[in-house]
Amino acid sequence: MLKVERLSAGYGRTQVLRRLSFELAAEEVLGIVGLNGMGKTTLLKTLMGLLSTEGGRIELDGIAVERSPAHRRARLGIGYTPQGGQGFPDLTVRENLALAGMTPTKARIRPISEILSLFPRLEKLLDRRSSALSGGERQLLALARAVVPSPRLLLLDELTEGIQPSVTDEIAECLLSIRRTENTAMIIADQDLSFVASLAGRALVVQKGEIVAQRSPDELLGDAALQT
Ligand SMILES: Nc1ncnc2c1ncn2[C@@H]1O[C@H](COP(=O)(O)OP(=O)(O)OP(=O)(O)O)[C@@H](O)[C@H]1O
Repeated sequence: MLKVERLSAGYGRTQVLRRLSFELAAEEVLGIVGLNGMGKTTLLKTLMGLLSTEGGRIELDGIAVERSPAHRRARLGIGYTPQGGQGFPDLTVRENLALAGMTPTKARIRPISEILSLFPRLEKLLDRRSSALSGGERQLLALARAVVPSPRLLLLDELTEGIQPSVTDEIAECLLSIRRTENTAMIIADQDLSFVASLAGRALVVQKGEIVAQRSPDELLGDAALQT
């Protein structure tokens, strides 16, 4: 469903992604792993259209989208959870979810009842401001917001960063439920290799803006160089 060819991107004169290429099959879950600062976030931002492509091509189901703004990519079915994203801090969880429902999309907007069945923990927090959530609750809200417009492809950036293992398990469970209901394709960039291995069929190792290897879930768990 996604074909990335010789993708280059960066920040001003700092080039981060260097002619990076890979493909994602329909309904596939792909991990992106690598040490700090290697370009995982930059890759997801460029795929979402939040960072300009400097060279190369991004095709979504045969349509070139590398020049499309983020809102058009969202309409085509790409959803994104930014690293450390908390939505609108002064709005409640309910309001944040309602705003996510205004995303222009060709797909179905999931009603709040469906979101709460996927994310039961949010039910008691509906009237709480997002700034008053714990780190783990905030990540659940970020994921829930991304899922409201029924994306076909979810880009997930460091969902597990700074949260305790029990919440990481809960997030993995939510992602599995989303897969069960809609077979959503996912690209999961994360430093938590167990989390990635529990969800993705394979993972690409990014180093200095290039893909240098591919790992199966078992290989990921045994990769000492990536554990540091
Ligand atoms: N806004 C920015 N301006 C300039 N350089 C940036 C900016 N954001 C990131 N970088 C640089 O781009 C490189 C890749 O950063 P990126 O955030 O993509 O890495 P990452 O693999 O996601 O790291 P982490 O796991 O720490 O989140 C790093 O060298 C970083 O310092």
